[in-house]
Amino acid sequence: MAVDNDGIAVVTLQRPPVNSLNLDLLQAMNNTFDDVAKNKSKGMILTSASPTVFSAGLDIMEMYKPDPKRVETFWVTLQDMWLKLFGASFPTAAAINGHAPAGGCLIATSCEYRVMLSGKFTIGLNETALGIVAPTWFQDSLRHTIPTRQAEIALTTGKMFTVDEALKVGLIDETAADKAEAIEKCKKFIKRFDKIPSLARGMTKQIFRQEVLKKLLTNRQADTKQFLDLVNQPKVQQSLELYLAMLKQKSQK
Ligand SMILES: CCCC/C=C/CC(=O)SCCNC(=O)CCNC(=O)[C@H](O)C(C)(C)COP(=O)(O)OP(=O)(O)OC[C@H]1O[C@@H](n2cnc3c(N)ncnc32)[C@H](O)[C@@H]1OP(=O)(O)O
Repeated sequence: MAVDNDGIAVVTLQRPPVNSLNLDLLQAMNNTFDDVAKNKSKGMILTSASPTVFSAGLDIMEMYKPDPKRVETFWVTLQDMWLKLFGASFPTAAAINGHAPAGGCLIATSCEYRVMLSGKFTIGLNETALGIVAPTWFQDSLRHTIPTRQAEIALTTGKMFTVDEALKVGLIDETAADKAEAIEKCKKFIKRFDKIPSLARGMTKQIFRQEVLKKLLTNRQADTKQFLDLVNQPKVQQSLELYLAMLKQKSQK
């Protein structure tokens, strides 16, 4: 993690090749978000060390033929990550410098502002297309960002938006030519709050987001049970196996 001299933390996801979110990366993200809060940074920008992938979403290997204890810890740690990021009182922005499917889109939509590089990248919640179901809070993060009707169609069809489509529907706020420009634009967004008292800003954001946050906070055990039931279904395991094989085949071409 790098903190700029203007007090804005730039947090770079760095888990090659595609920043898939495994237990270790999620734990590191949670520690970093706590540090950003403790250091009283003016805000945080999330970006990726990869030139083509922001994050490939959840690491499918954590869910395929999972160890029962580890997969439960994995899910609870993912819930923690989302609660910390979506509920952060400090300003958050995503400089999306590559593809952002599924959990990658979740991270981006948990932030308050999104700048994505122009190019052949895509962003969206594609879960249904993989035969899995986007959990309530994944869906809520999208509904919080784009109009409800567009969100429903995107979720039920597993739509991956091109950069132009994402801009048009409001899934991203701006485009940028390169990563440096994306970070600059995110900083400009965060600096908008320079003259706004941070306590008032933070509390307003938390009130604005509390309904969605409360839904998971009061439902964590049921959400975990629902995930564990789903992930252990033979049909879901079969979908994950086929998807992994397809990804492997594609990467070997
Ligand atoms: C049961 C309920 C669960 C509910 C919630 C689920 C949310 C999720 O996040 S599920 C994960 C969904 N993610 C995706 O659909 C993205 C899959 N990946 C891709 O589409 C592409 O990898 C990419 C567009 C992100 C990048 O393409 P690129 O050509 O640069 O890289 P690849 O050659 O495809 O991949 C390199 C390498 O990485 C492996 N890999 C890719 N994504 C994942 C992943 N999500 N988990 C684990 N591993 C992944 C891929 O198989 C390649 O591996 P090898 O080099 O070993 O062949």
